[in-house]
Amino acid sequence: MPYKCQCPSQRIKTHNLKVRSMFKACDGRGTTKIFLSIIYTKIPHQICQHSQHSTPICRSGKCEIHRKCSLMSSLALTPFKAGLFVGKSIIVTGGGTGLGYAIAKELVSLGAKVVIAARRIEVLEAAASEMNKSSQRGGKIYVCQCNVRNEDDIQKLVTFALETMGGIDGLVNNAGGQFVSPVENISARGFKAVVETNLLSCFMLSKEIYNRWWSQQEDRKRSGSIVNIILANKNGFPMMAHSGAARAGVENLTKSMALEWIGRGVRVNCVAPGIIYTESGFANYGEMAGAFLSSVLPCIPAHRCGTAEEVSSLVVFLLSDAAVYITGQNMGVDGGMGQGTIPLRPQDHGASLLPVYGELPMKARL
Ligand SMILES: CCCCCCCCC/C=C/C(=O)SCCNC(=O)CCNC(=O)[C@H](O)C(C)(C)COP(=O)(O)OP(=O)(O)OC[C@H]1O[C@@H](n2cnc3c(N)ncnc32)[C@H](O)[C@@H]1OP(=O)(O)O
Ligand SMILES: NC(=O)C1=CN([C@@H]2O[C@H](COP(=O)(O)OP(=O)(O)OC[C@H]3O[C@@H](n4cnc5c(N)ncnc54)[C@H](OP(=O)(O)O)[C@@H]3O)[C@@H](O)[C@H]2O)C=CC1
Repeated sequence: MPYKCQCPSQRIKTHNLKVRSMFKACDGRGTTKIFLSIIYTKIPHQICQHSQHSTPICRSGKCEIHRKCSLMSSLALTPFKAGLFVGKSIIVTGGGTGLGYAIAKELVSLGAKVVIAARRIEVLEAAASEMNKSSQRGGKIYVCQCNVRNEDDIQKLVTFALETMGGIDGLVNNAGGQFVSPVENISARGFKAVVETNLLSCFMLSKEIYNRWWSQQEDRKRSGSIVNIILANKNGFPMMAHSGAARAGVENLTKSMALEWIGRGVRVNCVAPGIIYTESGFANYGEMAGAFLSSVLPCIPAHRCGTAEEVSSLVVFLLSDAAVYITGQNMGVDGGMGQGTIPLRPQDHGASLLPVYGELPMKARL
């Protein structure tokens, strides 16, 4: 069956899809809809994973879209004007992988100096050398090994950032994580590890920068923006109760810091991602991740995971001066997840027409 790419810039016919099943359904108002279930037969070309193409397209290397995609993937995707972060210095914890990587990459492409910090120095170094290729107008990535659960490491990170960048304008508390377990099996040590990783770290690093930099402004010219990455856990978070509790703590801490520090020009906000596909993040869950994806995708109103770029653009906005009147907020990036109560409207379980901003593999969509 000929297949037409939905890409807005160009339409290409491929002949690699065949109809697996076809069924009719009545919508209750006399209209019959036909649903097709298709499978890929032979795929001589790879599937394009670029943002604008939520459907498979030719990747033979000969087609124009493929050429453009290859060029664009080495650059950061950003809706912001070039040079927006020139002269700005920002710390991104967990900046060597996943969401942190996307945020750091977008910032450096806008001219920022960025320190990325995490435990694995080799991962940070590899990421920095890759991201520095996207750097624009003096933007640069620096790396600092740091376990955010350790207060000495936090102090060293702030010293390093002040010495290398000459100041700190923004902080993204992104490093974090948890393991999957029912409440009754979590040990006190395990619970503490997750609280330290996600909540204590955020308190320690924000406070350290405030005390050593933002509160030291004699001329009141310094200002700052903190963005705390939490979870979409408006309700409980079964199987990750420790993380749900820790992130709820971060959300409340955010409001207190926002109110206490507003007079010093420091804003503090949270970003709460839903299910965002990052290879590194999902790798933490091994084989469970695949099963989790297939059960969760039909329940996400967008019928797909989010992309790291979709989170990054909000974080970058909150770090920017365009967000100076926004503080103490928690903003979701979750494809509508968590906004409903009872699912009175039946799920149609088809792919969504919502476009994708950034890169998303086919397995992370319905
Ligand atoms: C359904 C599919 C969902 C699929 C995915 C669904 C995702 C939904 C949305 C969320 C996505 C993400 O967050 S993606 C990001 C995920 N990234 C991460 O999680 C990376 C960071 N995480 C971590 O480093 C770890 O999870 C964390 C516990 C925080 C720290 O681990 P460490 O080993 O460094 O900690 P330690 O201090 O050595 O260990 C302390 C104790 O923690 C406990 N512990 C540590 N790992 C454990 C484990 N895997 N299982 C049990 N217990 C564990 C033990 O009791 C340890 O004590 P002893 O027994 O005495 O040793
Ligand atoms: N992906 C998703 O669906 C969602 C993710 N989140 C949160 O977003 C953040 C980023 O997730 P994602 O990018 O997907 O996953 P990753 O696993 O790629 O990111 C976690 C990062 O945190 C760093 N990190 C973990 N523990 C520590 C520590 N003790 N000290 C310093 N750095 C640490 C890791 O580096 P290293 O191991 O080298 O230290 C890694 O770079 C996390 O807080 C995650 O919980 C929230 C909701 C959904």
